[in-house]
Amino acid sequence: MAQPTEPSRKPAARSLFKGPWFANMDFIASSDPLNAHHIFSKSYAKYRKGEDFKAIFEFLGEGIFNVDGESWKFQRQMLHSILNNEELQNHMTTTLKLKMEGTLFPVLDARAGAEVDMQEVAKMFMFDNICLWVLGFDPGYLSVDGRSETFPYDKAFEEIFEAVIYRHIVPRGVWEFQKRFGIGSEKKISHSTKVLDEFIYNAIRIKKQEMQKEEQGQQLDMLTQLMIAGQKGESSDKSLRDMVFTLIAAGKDTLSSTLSWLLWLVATHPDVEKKILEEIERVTAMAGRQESDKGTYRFLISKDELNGLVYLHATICETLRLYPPVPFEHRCADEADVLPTGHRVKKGMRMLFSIYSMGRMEEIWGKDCMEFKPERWISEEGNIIHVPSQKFMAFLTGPKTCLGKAMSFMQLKFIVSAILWNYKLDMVEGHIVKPTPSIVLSMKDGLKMRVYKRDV
Ligand code: HEM
Repeated sequence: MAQPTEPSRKPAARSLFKGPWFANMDFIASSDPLNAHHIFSKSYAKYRKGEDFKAIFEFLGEGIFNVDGESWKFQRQMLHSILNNEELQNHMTTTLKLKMEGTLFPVLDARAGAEVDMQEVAKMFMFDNICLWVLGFDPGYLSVDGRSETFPYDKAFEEIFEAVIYRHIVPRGVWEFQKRFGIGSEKKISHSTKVLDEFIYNAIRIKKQEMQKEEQGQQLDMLTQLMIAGQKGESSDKSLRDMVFTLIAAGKDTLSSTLSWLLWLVATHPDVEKKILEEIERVTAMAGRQESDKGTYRFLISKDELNGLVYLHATICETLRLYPPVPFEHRCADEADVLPTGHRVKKGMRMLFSIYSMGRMEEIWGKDCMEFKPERWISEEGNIIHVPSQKFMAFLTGPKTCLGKAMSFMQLKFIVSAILWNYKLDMVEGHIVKPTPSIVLSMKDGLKMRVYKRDV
């Protein structure tokens, strides 16, 4: 049975790391819940993303991830109301279902029995899906013919996310010098940013033309909503580009990462798979359905049935505990401070917070912290146990908590229940799954599986 790697049994590691004296790279690394509450909630105004963060993630422009203060407040309010709009949520659910029926199932059917990299499938599916929500069109990246090499956009995001790790480990002056002369990973970042800018500006231009046509009914994608909201204030193409870039970056890899790690964990824990299938059967009253209905591989759960999938909800939480898509966070101290753990923080010092280590700490999760055990999330009464967000930080904690959390659970429940009910996924023998260094946790050599259509 596969086991998650690298335990973190040390009491809430907190250490000072010294960079070269000239580089201003000293930082404190922590995974302590008390420090998390202090940095991200109680004193969050003191711990901003800071100028270094903004420089490292400059390709996000003035999008919500990269700003503090009034600009952050304004964007947060706007995105909060868009993401909580019921009509929009229903639209997202409908497009997701159509996309699964129209593309995901045919792709899996076409490759039945063959070796499939499910991480690739998850990435392509989520990219198409997020473009549908955000831009209102399907780029058709995932197709029965396989990944199109002429489709550079998802690859461009991947290259940026991998290359940006380098900016975290060398002094700012070094990567800025390389950027000026287009050397090494900096060359990749500039090239990929240009590719993505072209894609997004083009989508904005087309959307503007569509909106000018009176006969076009109101569209329910996020770009249209952002444009409508922007008409009341200032909304330049550049600010739309920054928001759209950020939303695609925020949603696509976090969801495809969770889906990939979950499929691997479930495939290597048959007891968990069995319980998920039993739950789907119970909640959807599958047993009582017509034979013809039961036999259809196009089974999809309905929105009303989602709340009943408690064990699946727990499985998603357990996956996110062990494999948080955003494995670390950093902040910069705006002023001198003392952390609850007693550490002195100098003004301007960087804080590196490991969400990954926190999910593997014995003092939070107990002696079985390294085991994949969805049951730990379920109470005796059969409800989900609430774990405070400063201990379960996959979606962060405090005022900057992820705005897509509820939507992510909903989407993942739809997708996972449909895949697991309709297909049996086995690991390809000898394939080793291991994480790769990137700002989003993905699998180094993919997720090689064999997919079989279930005889339901
Ligand atoms: C499993 C899926 C997801 C995980 C684990 C996740 C995790 C996170 C984390 C850790 C942050 C904090 C980042 C930071 O401040 O540096 C964040 C923020 C954010 N997320 Fe997610 N996310 C997920 C899915 C999504 C989706 C689908 C969307 C919507 C498209 C989304 C939208 C956002 C936004 C807008 C923020 C910024 C919030 C703010 O700064 O106020 N996320 N997310």
